Amino acid sequence: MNTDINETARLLPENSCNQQLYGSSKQTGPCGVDNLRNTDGDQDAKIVNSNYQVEDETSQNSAVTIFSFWNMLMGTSLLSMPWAFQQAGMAQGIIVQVVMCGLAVYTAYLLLIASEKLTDPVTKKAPEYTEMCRNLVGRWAEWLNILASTVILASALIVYWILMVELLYNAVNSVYYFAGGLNNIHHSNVTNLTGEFDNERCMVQEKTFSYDPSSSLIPGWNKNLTVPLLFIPIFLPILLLKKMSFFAKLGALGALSVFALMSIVFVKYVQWGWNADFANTKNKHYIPQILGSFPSLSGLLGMAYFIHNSVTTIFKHNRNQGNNVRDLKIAYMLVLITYMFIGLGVYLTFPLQKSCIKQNFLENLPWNDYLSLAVQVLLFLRMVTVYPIVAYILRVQIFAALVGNEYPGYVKCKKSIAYISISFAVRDVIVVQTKPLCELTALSNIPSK
Ligand SMILES: N[C@@H](Cc1ccc(O)cc1)C(=O)O
Repeated sequence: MNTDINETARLLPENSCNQQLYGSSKQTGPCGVDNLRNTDGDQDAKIVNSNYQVEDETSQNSAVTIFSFWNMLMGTSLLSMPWAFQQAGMAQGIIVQVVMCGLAVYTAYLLLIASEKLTDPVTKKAPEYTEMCRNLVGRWAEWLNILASTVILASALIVYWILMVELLYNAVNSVYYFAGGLNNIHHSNVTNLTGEFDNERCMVQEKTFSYDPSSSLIPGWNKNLTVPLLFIPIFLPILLLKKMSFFAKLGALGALSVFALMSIVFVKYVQWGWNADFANTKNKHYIPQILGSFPSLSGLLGMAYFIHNSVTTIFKHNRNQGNNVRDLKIAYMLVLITYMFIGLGVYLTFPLQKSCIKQNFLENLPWNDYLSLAVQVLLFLRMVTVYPIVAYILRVQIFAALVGNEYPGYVKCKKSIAYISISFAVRDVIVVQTKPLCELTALSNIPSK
């Protein structure tokens, strides 16, 4: 890796140039690039010693950085991993996972090194990714990045919103069912199933009832209207907060739910048992090693390991900047382990025909099963903790680009975030009601109705 650092350093402007990059705004220095502005305007950021220790209330320790990065990186892709493995075959799936993860860590690592080289020598303030684009490539790269970043982050936020709606809606219905609300189900919605598993619907069914969840058990509990709007009063005040440390801590807290999720999924694996046959192609549990449809996995992983437009925003708040590269590698390693555990684990233990595994794995789980309910609640909590940190990053990048200040004040922030939240909720209502639109959306794992 040392050669890489030197190579990166060689490609970046000389230190003396760096000094000039941080002068007053909009002058063009002898380095041939525009000087970096201080886009933050955040006067209380005090950075102290030469070991790049960020010692202020906006900083967070390595554990918080690693856990929030891990939680945020996984986003929504987690639920599609079993399906993606089934598309690639086992051996090829493992290889594609490792290669894609390696590429993502390496490129994210280069970004970290570049931002370290461009850090303001006086204030020790690391630049935003967009600023790096402008200074290393040019104005056009800055605007291209702002556009791409906004599209990616906004799309991710829309998917999170839809997933939260889906998860909360199903979880509340399940709780109602367990609390005895089954008596209220209209009889025509209930089908008796004879077997342990519902092969026809590809549903891992462990109770004697199946219910069509498209109509709610609870009057007024409407997936297309009430539930999407419910999140606005919850998120609006949170998204107005100024400090990154709050969002990072919330994200790190969400990572704890991943541990719980993995334990519950492990219990499911034990219940299902080993359902893999590597030799008999006629067996419904046959697991091939290589499949031609592997681009489904590599394509999905392109998004699943992508967080590069947020790397500098998160790591510049890491208290000990010397730990950045180590923390980045640990976080990516945790993501690789989680994807393998969920993706490969479900693939090998899934008790039905492997082709039954759905793009959104939640659709394979019944709503009237305790473990499935626990999985849904944990995934919901995870999404609730990821949403604010991704929204924070979108907010910082948009404001830094448009008004040259990451936090232009409470009132401006409040207005813009209110508009964005309402437009998301409206968009969500439209998307949930028009399924074909969902299927066109680039992020493939939007749950269908
Ligand atoms: N990688 C995330 C999405 C994401 C993309 C870019 C980011 O900066 C943050 C999150 C996912 O798989 O859902």
